[in-house]
Amino acid sequence: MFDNIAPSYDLMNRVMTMGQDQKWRRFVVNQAGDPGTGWVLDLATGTGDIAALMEKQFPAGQHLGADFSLNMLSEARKRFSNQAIHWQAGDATNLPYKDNTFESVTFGYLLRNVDDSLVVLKEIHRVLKPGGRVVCLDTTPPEKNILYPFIRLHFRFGIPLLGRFIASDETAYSYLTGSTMDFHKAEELAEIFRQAGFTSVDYKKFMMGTIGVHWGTSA
Ligand SMILES: C[S@@+](CC[C@H](N)C(=O)[O-])C[C@H]1O[C@@H](n2cnc3c(N)ncnc32)[C@H](O)[C@@H]1O
Repeated sequence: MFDNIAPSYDLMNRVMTMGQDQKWRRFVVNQAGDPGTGWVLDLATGTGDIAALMEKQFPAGQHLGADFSLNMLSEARKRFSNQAIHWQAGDATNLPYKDNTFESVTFGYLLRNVDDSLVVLKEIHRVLKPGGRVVCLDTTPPEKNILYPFIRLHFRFGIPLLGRFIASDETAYSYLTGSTMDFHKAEELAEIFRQAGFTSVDYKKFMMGTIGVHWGTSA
């Protein structure tokens, strides 16, 4: 699915979020913090936006962007060929890195797409150095408040329609909204971070409570 939508992924992101998505990615980078000259990993990097912002903000670090979609990685390579980032194929459920390698691991919109968030978070905990930072950006099921019916309507019809016209793939964007509704609530996800061994876990919501950024520290 990600291989298919790779060419239109960035345009779709900007339109769907009304230009807000880069602001959330910058928040992720600030939460990850300065790695000094150490290694940092942006997992499920897709077309590379988080990795690129991270490299711009902390150019002394060693930057790695990993994803299992080769088409996404090739978009990332094209877009940020002038930046010092290593792009690598890798599966988040079985990372090809040694224990205690990274100062920080970031990931955007990954956990909603895996069978078991805990398996991935444990794997990330393994490759982080003690005291390293984990920062996760993802969609979050909206709360049942006054905005809920409008958000549901946008999820049910608005986003899939945009997907049909911009990405020529309505199914991928119906999947996005469906998987958001089925995903862990923000507090539940924070608890899974704690189960994986992270401490100082917290989160912040954006975009009428439909986007969440979670962070924590590797114990
Ligand atoms: C919605 S995109 C997000 C891309 C990027 N992080 C961003 O902020 O826009 C999700 C990415 O996760 C990748 N992905 C999903 N499951 C994965 C896994 N098990 N291992 C590695 N990458 C994965 C997909 O290939 C896709 O590029």
